[in-house]
Amino acid sequence: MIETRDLVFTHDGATRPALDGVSLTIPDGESVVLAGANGAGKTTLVRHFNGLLAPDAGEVLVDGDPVDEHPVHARTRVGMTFQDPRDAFVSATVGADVAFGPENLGLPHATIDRRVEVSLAAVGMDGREDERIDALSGGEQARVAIAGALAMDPAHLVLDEPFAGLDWPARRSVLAHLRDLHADGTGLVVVTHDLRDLAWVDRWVVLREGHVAADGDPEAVRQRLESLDVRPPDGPAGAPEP
Ligand SMILES: Nc1ncnc2c1ncn2[C@@H]1O[C@H](COP(=O)(O)OP(=O)(O)OP(=O)(O)O)[C@@H](O)[C@H]1O
Repeated sequence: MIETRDLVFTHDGATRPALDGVSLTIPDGESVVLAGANGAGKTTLVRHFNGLLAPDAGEVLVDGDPVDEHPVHARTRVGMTFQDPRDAFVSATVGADVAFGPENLGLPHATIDRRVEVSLAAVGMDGREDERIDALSGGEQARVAIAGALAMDPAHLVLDEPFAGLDWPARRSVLAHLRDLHADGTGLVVVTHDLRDLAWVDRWVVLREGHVAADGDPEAVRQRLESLDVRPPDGPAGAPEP
C-alpha cells in the first residue's frame, strides 16, 4: 500500500508548493490513473512514492513504513518508469538494462535471468535480450522501460506519461500489457493527460494546483474533468476498449 498524508513539497527556487496537502491511499493491486493539467503536481507526487523526493511536511508510507526510513523497501515495492525512458536506460542492450535493477538487489544469477525473461515476456519483448536499445522504436523502448521496472517484482508499477510519443499501435500494445499486468495483480499508477482507453482502471485521481481535486471511479470523475482542465476522453467511460 502507498499512502501519503498531508504531503507538502516546494521545489528549490519555486514560489509556490507543487504539492500542498496531498493525502492519498493506494491499496495493493489497485489501478489508478493520475491526471491533471500541466504543473498540477503529478510527477512531483509520484516521485515521493519511492523516495526520489522527500516531503517538506507530511508523510509518505509504503506498507506502513515511512519511505525516508526504509528507502530500499520503497524502491523494491514501487517500480517506476519516467516520462522519457531514454533518459533512464543504463545499458546498451535490452537484457542488460532489464537486469540492472535485480543485479543491484544482489539476487542470484539464475533468479536475475528468470526475472529478465518473465518481465520481457510480460511486455511482449521476449527473446530480444541481445538487441541494442538505441535500435528499438519508441514503443519498444517504452516496453523495455516497463520490463525494467517489472524485473524488480514490484507491488506497484508507476508509469509517468507512458504513452508520450507513442503512435496508436504502440499505445494500444502498452495498454494491453498494462491490463494484463493489472489482471495478474500488479498495482498500477499511470500518470497521463490522455484518458482515452483508461476507463478500465479502478480509479481516476485528478490533481489541481497541488491538491487532489477529484478522486473516484472513472464514470463519476469523468463528469468533472472539464472543470479541472483535463480533456474528457470521447465516449462514455464504460465504452468498449480496443
Ligand atoms: N525541478 C523543478 N524546479 C522548480 N520547480 C519545479 C521543478 N519541477 C517541477 N516544478 C514545478 O512544480 C509544479 C508541479 O510540477 P510537476 O512536474 O509535478 O507537474 P505535472 O502535473 O507532472 O506537470 P506536467 O503535466 O507538465 O508534466 C509546477 O509548478 C512546476 O513548475
